[in-house]
Amino acid sequence: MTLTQDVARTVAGLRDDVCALHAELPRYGLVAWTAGNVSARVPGAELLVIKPSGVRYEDLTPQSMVVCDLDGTVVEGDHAPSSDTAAQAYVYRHRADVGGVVHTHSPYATAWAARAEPVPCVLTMCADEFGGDIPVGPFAMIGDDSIGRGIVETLAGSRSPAVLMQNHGVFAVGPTARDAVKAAVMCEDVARTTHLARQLGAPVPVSEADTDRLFERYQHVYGQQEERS
Ligand SMILES: O=C(CO)[C@@H](O)[C@@H](O)COP(=O)(O)O
Repeated sequence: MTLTQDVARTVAGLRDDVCALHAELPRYGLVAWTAGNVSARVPGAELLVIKPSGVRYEDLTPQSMVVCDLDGTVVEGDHAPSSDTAAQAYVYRHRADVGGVVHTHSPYATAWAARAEPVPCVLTMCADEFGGDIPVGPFAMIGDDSIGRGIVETLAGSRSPAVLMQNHGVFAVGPTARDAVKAAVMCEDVARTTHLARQLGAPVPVSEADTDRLFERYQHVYGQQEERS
């Protein structure tokens, strides 16, 4: 496939953005070695930009990012794409609202995934970002679209932008790749604090009504309004 000039320009910008966002994963302690990845949808094209498989974070460059179509076939790039390409392509095909997907093995959230237990909504920050519990998705094999199916099915009934895939780790989505990275960072923070609370005793759930109010406020009022335009 030959990219049109407009798409090629958009892809060049996304290569820079997706490469830069990868640096946030080790910075926030969400990954070890080459685990984890970030992808972004190419607006207006049936394409995505994703991390090359197995490349260390310090070696990632915009040029090493891989462009694939939404079937996971490489369209532009010198490296093999991430192991999660088929999974994330499935998400893009079935969730038109998703512009970015992130995968991490962040320790506290992944510990909850190992137990296949949702992170309960006992913190205002959980209500803010996830609108309730952080759900658990099914065990799914790596390399095909199984994980993608689990993500879409699990999130279908939830306001959460993150899902704990059983025995595996965190997958987070968002309107942009930056939003997805933010959800992954907050997922780990909430999982850690909730775990600590559990060590002290039984945490008190945030009521459903308060969860709704907190979620609406955070999604539509919090921060600088121009960010929301
Ligand atoms: O957990 C998995 C696949 O889901 C890891 O292999 C993944 O974190 C990293 O794989 P890639 O380097 O993106 O191919």
